Amino acid sequence: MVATISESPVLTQDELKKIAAYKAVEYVESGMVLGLGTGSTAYYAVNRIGELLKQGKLNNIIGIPTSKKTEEQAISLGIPLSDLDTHPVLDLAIDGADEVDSYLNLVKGRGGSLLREKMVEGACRKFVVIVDESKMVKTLGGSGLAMPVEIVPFCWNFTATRLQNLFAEAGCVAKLRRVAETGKPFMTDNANYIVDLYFEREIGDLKVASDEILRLAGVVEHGMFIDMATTVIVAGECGITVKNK
Ligand SMILES: O=C[C@H](O)[C@H](O)[C@H](O)COP(=O)(O)O
Repeated sequence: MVATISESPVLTQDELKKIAAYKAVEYVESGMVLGLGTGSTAYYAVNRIGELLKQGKLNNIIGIPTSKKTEEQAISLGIPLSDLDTHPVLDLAIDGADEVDSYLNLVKGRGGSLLREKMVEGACRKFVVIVDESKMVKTLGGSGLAMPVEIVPFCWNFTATRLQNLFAEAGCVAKLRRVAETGKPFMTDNANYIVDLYFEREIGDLKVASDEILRLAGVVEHGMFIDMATTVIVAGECGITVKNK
């Protein structure tokens, strides 16, 4: 007799993102003012919110989008929108992240939306981050992937050089983000540029690094979200993990 071993199906990264997003939407209640995140993971959360509104399972939601792209998505789903001027305090925001450390500090902005995200998510009572397990890291910036910084276009090379020099000990290389197809500088929703910082070694104390970056004239904001997330939902092959601050 031949025994057959049934293989358990492996979930794709997109499926994991969707699982995390749906779990986060369980935190949404009728009447809430919601920060709507940006990126491939937040996309599923925004879609789900639209679906629940259409089904009448959620009512009186007001969304505050963190990018033009999310704004378009929310409009297409019929989610009522507003802004921070009208609603300076939000109940909840749901968004993805590029990196999450064990203290729930984040790197965001590899999709270019960090400034509006930081403004909206910094104004929320609860900030729920949704990621698949590949985003969990030991140290922010230690993955060899980009740490984005939004800068004004004026003399961008001057600002990029100052950023690189700031982290010379960490072997930092600063690169202006460009659009792959055209080679032109990538332009944010706020008509700014992005400089991506790549580190060879650890950058040390995140708060110190944050303060030093923000002190440079020409810098608008950086992609380190320190002490902002209240909950991180991680979807992995073994299920969902919810980490609370
Ligand atoms: O600029 C983009 C945002 O910060 C995203 O939330 C972040 O890059 C994560 O995006 P994704 O869910 O597509 O990995």
